[in-house]
Order: sequence, then structure tokens, then C-alpha cells
Amino acid sequence: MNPILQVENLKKVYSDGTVALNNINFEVHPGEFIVVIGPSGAGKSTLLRCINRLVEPTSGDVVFKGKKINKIGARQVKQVRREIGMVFQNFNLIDRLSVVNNVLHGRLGYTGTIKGALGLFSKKDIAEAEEILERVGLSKQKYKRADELSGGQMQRVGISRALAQRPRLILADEPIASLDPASSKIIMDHIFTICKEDKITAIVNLHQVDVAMKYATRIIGIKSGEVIFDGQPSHLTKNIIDEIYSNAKQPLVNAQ
Ligand SMILES: Nc1ncnc2c1ncn2[C@@H]1O[C@H](COP(=O)(O)OP(=O)(O)OP(=O)(O)O)[C@@H](O)[C@H]1O
Repeated sequence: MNPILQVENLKKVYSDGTVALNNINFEVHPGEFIVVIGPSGAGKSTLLRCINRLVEPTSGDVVFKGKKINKIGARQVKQVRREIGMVFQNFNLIDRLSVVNNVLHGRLGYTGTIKGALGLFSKKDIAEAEEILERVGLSKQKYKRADELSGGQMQRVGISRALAQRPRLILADEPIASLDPASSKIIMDHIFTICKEDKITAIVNLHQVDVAMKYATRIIGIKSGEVIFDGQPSHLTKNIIDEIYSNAKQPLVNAQ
């Protein structure tokens, strides 16, 4: 099976000289549920953001479904992003909008922003958004304002918005970092089950190694912008975990 995503010699140096990613290489196959672990500042967020070009890589390639997405123009980026759903740590909802309208924002890549701003979504889109909300157990909350929800409920809206894009790949950046343990379990269960049922590939950044071990089909360990483990959870030994998290040195800074 062809990889859905290839990350090749990826490097990101921020304008202040911080080397956030250095020579990252891996392939992702359809159906994988990859968890990226690593200490704070390791480069996990930068990696996800380079994949969907929220951050421009300094060098190297990101190949999604055979297309180098770091070499395409803005219009094509928009098209590629439709197929890549993003779930954020702080949910990124629009507080004053209803739950269902937040979910419908996942359709903007298809309807266009002006129609979306006017709330001109098709009946089909609305029915689909409602179906997704039912799946994540939020039917009763669909007309509530987003800011009236609990954190766990907000994240379920975040997941629903990503699903409304009908993505082939979901990138989740610390989706449970702001949640209590009970809500965290609900969120991870939803992401895992939905990806499995809908055959969506996932890359999830997590701080918690135990949670990574529970859900991942593959774990990538990053430290100081470099991959130092890439394999099955059963191969992630205590020594390797210690190596990833111990002496988390400051990221390299380019000598200017
Ligand atoms: N816009 C930026 N400008 C300069 N440096 C940045 C920028 N964004 C991130 N960095 C730096 O790049 C490095 C990697 O950051 P990144 O946020 O990707 O790490 P992370 O593993 O996601 O950390 P955390 O788990 O704390 O979110 C860090 O040293 C960070 O300070």
C-alpha cells in the first residue's frame, strides 16, 4: 500500500535561529494511528504544523498522497487542507457560534468563506454535521453556544469540525492537554474509534506516554527536533523513554 504521507529530510529553523526540527524522516501508511511523544519544546507542534503548512518548512519535503505539498501554491494548499483535519489543544472554537455552526465551519474548505459567514450551508451539510454530533454524544447540545460547554464537550466539537471536512488524515496537537483524566479518556476513545471506523489515518501529539502506549499502533519519539524512536509501542522500553525525556536539552540554535 502506498504511504499517505512522507516526511523527508524535514527541517524547520525559526527566524530567531531556533532549530525546531532537524532532518525528520518517516512514512505514514493508511490506517496507522501514530502518537508522537517528546518533552516540551521537542518540536511536536512544529512537526504537525509543517505537515499542513501552518508553518513553512525551511527545507525537506512533505508528500501527501504523492504530492509535495511544500511546493504548491495557496489554492492547492487549501484543497489539500480539506483532507487534513486538525484538532487543537485549546479547541479553537468560535465562542459566540452554536455547536452545530462550529462543526459546519469544517465545511468552509468546500463552501467558501463568504457563504459560510452567511450561514449558507446545504441541508446535506447540516444533516451531516448533526449526524457527527450524534456520534460524539452532543446532539442535545447542538444549539448551545460553544462557550457554554465543558472542556471535554468543546474538544468533541473540535473533533466534529475536523470530521465535517471528511478528512483522510487527522492531526491532533495535544488534544487532551487541557482536560481532566475522565474527559481525556472520552476524547481519546472518540478519536481512536472514529479513525478506525472511518479509515482515517491519525497523527496525535501527546505528553502522556501511558496514553500513547494504550492507543498508538506506532509511536514516534522526538527529542530536540530529532526522531530518536520510531516503532511499535511494545518496543518502547523504559530505557528509550528515559532517553527521550531525560536531560531534555534546549533545542539547537543555529550559530549565526
Ligand atoms: N514561532 C516560533 N518562533 C521561534 N521559536 C519557536 C516558534 N514556535 C516554536 N518555537 C520553538 O521551537 C521549539 C519546538 O517547539 P514546539 O512547540 O514545536 O515543541 P513541542 O514539542 O510541541 O512543545 P510543547 O509540548 O511544549 O507544545 C521550541 O524551542 C520552541 O520554543
